Amino acid sequence: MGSIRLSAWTAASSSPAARGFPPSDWRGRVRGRRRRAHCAPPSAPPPPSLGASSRLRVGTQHELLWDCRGGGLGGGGRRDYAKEMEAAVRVVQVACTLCQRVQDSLLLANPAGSGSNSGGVHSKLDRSPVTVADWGVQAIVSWLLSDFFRDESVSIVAEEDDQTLSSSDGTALLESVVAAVNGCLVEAPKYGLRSPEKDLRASDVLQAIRKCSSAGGPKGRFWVLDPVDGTLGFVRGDQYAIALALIEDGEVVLGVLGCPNYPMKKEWLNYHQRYYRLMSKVAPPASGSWNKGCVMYAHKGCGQAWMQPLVHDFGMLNWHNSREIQVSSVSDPVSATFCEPVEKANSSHSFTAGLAHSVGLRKQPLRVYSMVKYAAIARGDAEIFMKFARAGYKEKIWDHAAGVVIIQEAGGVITDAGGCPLDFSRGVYLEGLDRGIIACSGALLHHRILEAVDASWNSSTL
Ligand SMILES: Nc1ncnc2c1ncn2[C@@H]1O[C@H](COP(=O)(O)OS(=O)(=O)O)[C@@H](OP(=O)(O)O)[C@H]1O
Ligand SMILES: [Mg+2]
Repeated sequence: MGSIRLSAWTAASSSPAARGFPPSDWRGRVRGRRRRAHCAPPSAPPPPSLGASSRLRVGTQHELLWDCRGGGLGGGGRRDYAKEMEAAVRVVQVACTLCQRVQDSLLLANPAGSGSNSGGVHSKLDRSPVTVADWGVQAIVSWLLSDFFRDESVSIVAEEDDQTLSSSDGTALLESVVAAVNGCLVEAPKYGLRSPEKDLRASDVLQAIRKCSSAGGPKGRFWVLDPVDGTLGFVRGDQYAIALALIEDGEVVLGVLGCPNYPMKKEWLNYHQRYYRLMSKVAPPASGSWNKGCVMYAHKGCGQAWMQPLVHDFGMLNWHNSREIQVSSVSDPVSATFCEPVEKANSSHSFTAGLAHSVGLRKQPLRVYSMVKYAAIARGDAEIFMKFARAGYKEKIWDHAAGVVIIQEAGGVITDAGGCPLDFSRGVYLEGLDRGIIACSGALLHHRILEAVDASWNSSTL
């Protein structure tokens, strides 16, 4: 991880405008936050031998992705979710393209990436930013999944509602969303998906957005979508992710993370990334030479996780471009890197600094927007992720579902600070979460962090 320079990830957040939004206010914190007394032991990551017995299947008649032996469709045991995985990866690829286009236009309108309203960034009631990309991604994911499964009962939990767009003030915004959606859907065949026969109307787009109103829960199957996770990073021209997961009977069974600014190789992530992105508008890069993003995916129980480049960078979706990813083998805290949210309003930097010190971590924290932090753990670019939100904040399932299964299948461990698995079965929130979230590349580091949390919790100001 040493070659990823901290400032490349956090450059945007150090600007005065970035520092001021949202307010980094820790008032309202309650001492003695509830600790969960006990829970079932966290499920261990699948053993490597399981991974060795599964393989990627490409170019078959149905272009199915997965063939985990002993668990094929209808074969008893675990399902392999081949069809769902295929749909999810393709759909997230389309969503990445939409986001790239919107981010480029935001940066063109406002090269400083300050996230000001003039560049097409709007404010939600909680003052968090929202853009055309949030609604656009939600609409295309909803439309494409429903079309792929030819099934009106596709059920989706997602972050955005249609209120702003449906209001009389939202007419211009809605037009922009409709244009962005149609601009991408017309290219769907490039991603192996069907385009609508004619452009979607505003009412179709609103309907697709509205369809994402499932409330989740313990039974049945639903998709979970964060259309643009890390919206602050998105509007600042930095990291963000499109996160899509499938939950069945309260368990995350499949996750896909689109990371449009997180290159296939960490060496490509450098100080100049933002400069190159801006320059690419002057002189568009030749196909295949840009490689600035990736899509990661895994399904539960396969023991493998995968990464492929963005179709937008390569021209066509080709499963042969996928490669397996694994967590880091580093277990010595001295050599380990931990990552955490950029904004201290979202996670206490002082508490994690104390933990890092007591565990013996020596490197500077890697502060990265969005679930790209989960991507970094899954492919071995960092060893530890910690998030300790202020008391009273309830984590939402769409901010974690896709990343959790990808980390686990890549060999990592993720629990709350009490060592319990995150519970995706209780609606849109991660109810019962004990203090914070800790993901590690291995059980040893994870155990040491949990011990450090217990040792320092009572004397903390959290
Ligand atoms: N107060 C508070 N505490 C904790 N978490 C919060 C809080 N407010 C929001 N959120 C959620 O955090 C999501 C962004 O997480 P990040 O890790 O990207 O944070 S950061 O921007 O890097 O600081 C962010 O996701 P997006 O809205 O999709 O960006 C929120 O769901
Ligand atoms: Mg989010």
